[in-house]
Amino acid sequence: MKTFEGLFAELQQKAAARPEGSGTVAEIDAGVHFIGKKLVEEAAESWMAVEHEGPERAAEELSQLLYHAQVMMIAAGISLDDVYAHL
Ligand SMILES: N=c1c2ncn([C@@H]3O[C@H](COP(=O)(O)OP(=O)(O)OP(=O)(O)O)[C@@H](O)[C@H]3O)c2ncn1[C@@H]1O[C@H](COP(=O)(O)O)[C@@H](O)[C@H]1O
Repeated sequence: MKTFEGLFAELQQKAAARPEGSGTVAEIDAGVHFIGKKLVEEAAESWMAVEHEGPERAAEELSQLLYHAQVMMIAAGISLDDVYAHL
C-alpha cells in the first residue's frame, strides 16, 4: 500500500523526470494558483463526503486532498521535513 512518504517521493521523481502524460507534471506547470483551487476543491469534497457520503467516499476524497497538498508542496519547493517541523 502506498504511504504519504512514498507518494511524495514518487511525485518528486515525476517532477524531476517529467514523464509524458503525468498529471502531476501538468498540474505543477499550471502553477500554484491552479493547484490552490484543486486543493480547496478537494477540501470541500472531503468535507461533503464525510458529512453525506460515508467513510469509504470520505477516505477517497481525503486521499485526493493529500495528493494535491503534496503537489503544492513540490511546486513551492517545500519538503516533508519543512512541514513535519511544524507538526
Ligand atoms: N494519488 C493521486 C491522485 N489523487 C488525485 N489525483 C488527481 O486529482 C483529480 C481529482 O479527481 P476527482 O475525481 O475529484 O476529479 P474529477 O472530477 O475526475 O476531475 P476534476 O474536475 O476534479 O479535475 C484526479 O483527476 C487526478 O488528476 C491524483 N493524481 C495522481 N495520483 C497519484 O500520483 C502519482 C503520479 O501520478 P501522475 O503524475 O499522473 O503519473 C500516481 O501514483 C497516482 O496514483
